[in-house]
Amino acid sequence: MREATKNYGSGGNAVQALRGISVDLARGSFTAVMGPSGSGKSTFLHCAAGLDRPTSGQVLLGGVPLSGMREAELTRLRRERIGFVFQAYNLLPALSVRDNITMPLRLSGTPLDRAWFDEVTSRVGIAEKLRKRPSELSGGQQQRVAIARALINRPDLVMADEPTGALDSHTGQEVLRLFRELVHDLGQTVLMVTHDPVAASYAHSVLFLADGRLVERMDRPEAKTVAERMAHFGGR
Ligand SMILES: Nc1ncnc2c1ncn2[C@@H]1O[C@H](COP(=O)(O)OP(=O)(O)OP(=O)(O)O)[C@@H](O)[C@H]1O
Repeated sequence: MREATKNYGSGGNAVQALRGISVDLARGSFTAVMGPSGSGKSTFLHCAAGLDRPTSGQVLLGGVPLSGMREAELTRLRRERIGFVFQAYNLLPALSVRDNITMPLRLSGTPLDRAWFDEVTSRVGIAEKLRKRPSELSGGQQQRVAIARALINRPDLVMADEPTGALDSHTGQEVLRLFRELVHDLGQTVLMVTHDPVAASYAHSVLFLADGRLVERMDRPEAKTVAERMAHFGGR
């Protein structure tokens, strides 16, 4: 992302949600994004994932600029090259675990790679649950299904928005360990928004946003140091 700005509204109601953000996410990196409420984290994530367009500046995914793309192209790129994980899992309740995981393949018209499906489902630890419905699973298991769904298209980037926000701390840490394994073992690139310094400490680096700006980058973060920085920037 190069010099990205994002303005909402105009005139007296104008809000500058991003004020010139430049970030490179290396392949195989695990990056957390933190900052006080309203600092621009969601806007940053949405622009980085092509869900929203910056007002100025550029977003590149795998070297390809998103700015020139039409809406249909952006939709295809999101489906094929980005995996999403949300706080509330966002699984389809009427579908089995298996059908939830393979949904992105049906949307993008990609054939099922059986070996990859088996690897993903066993890695995330839900290979025994494929016939169940989401409502028959615990929160942690549902989030694992969502992670498998995010991986099924072998995306360039996994975007996780508060992925542990709805989980107790023990289950949340299992999910974070899983993210770390995916990064280390598969070279998966992960970008995660979180309010939790413990969650952020699982990442390789933390980006701190304040008032639409990138104010600090911390490498090899520890929960305590992250919490101290958050207190400094006025966050929770
Ligand atoms: N669709 C929108 N229309 C107008 N203003 C918006 C819109 N989306 C976000 N904003 C404003 O942009 C700023 C950044 O919002 P954003 O949601 O990116 O922050 P955040 O750091 O993700 O906050 P939180 O931690 O509360 O989710 C805020 O001032 C917000 O009110």
